[in-house]
Amino acid sequence: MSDIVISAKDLGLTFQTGDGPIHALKDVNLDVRQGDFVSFIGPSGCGKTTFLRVMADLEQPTAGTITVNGTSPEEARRARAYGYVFQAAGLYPWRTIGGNIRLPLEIMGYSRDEQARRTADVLELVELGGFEKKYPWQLSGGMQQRASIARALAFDADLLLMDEPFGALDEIVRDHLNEQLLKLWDRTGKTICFVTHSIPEAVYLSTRIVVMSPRPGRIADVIESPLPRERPLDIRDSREFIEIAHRVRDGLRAGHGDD
Ligand SMILES: Nc1ncnc2c1ncn2[C@@H]1O[C@H](COP(=O)(O)OP(=O)(O)OP(=O)(O)O)[C@@H](O)[C@H]1O
Repeated sequence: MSDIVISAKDLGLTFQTGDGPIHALKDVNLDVRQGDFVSFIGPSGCGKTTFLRVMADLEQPTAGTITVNGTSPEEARRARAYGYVFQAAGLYPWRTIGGNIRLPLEIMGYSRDEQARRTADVLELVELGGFEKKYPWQLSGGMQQRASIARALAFDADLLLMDEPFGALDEIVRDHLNEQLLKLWDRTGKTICFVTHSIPEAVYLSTRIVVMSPRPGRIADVIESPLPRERPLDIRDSREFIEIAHRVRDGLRAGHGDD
């Protein structure tokens, strides 16, 4: 079996707007392999979210092709092949944390026992065991974001699509969640596509970093990380880490060159 989870070939997406066409993605070629942690980084408007949404079948490409687990994004969505984590936690305030996580499982018709088992499992995974009966407003921003990750994990899909999940959090909370996410990735072997604006976050988390440039949204560079899987936070002071961060910054600068 192929270990390619996502394969984009000459992918393009042009939005037709009242102000004329917007080329959100153009000539995008990328393969994401099983178990990769791929970050997408680039300036605002370079098409990161659009690319993730195409993978999730939330937008339709206007050129080229894309497959998810060897099938169309639509088939992958129907097969619940991925979990999606949005920028804001987006929890329903009138439901408990457990109730929020159970909601999609209820809609899909899982038995009550199975709902309870899965909810307890994913809450443990994100270290929120014991918070099932709390309401979102009783949790900090970082804990709410962890709960939204738990909700995305509830189907136990092998692929996680994460759109800047920690962008709104302060540095210390973000560092902690980055560490936890890496551990979760290591333990579960999931494939993760992760959108971020932060160079240190991209370098710390990823096995590959995809640098994108705007107008039209293209891939400017793909960097394979030589960092080991196990990454204590102070790896960010290492020479290797700083060298990768420089290369990402150079890629971002080059993308701005013709502005
Ligand atoms: N539904 C839409 N209709 C029209 N234009 C859109 C639509 N969605 C996105 N765009 C445009 O497509 C381009 C890419 O947007 P996208 O949100 O993918 O960028 P991004 O890199 O994720 O930006 P940010 O980092 O600010 O979230 C932008 O110019 C945006 O305005």
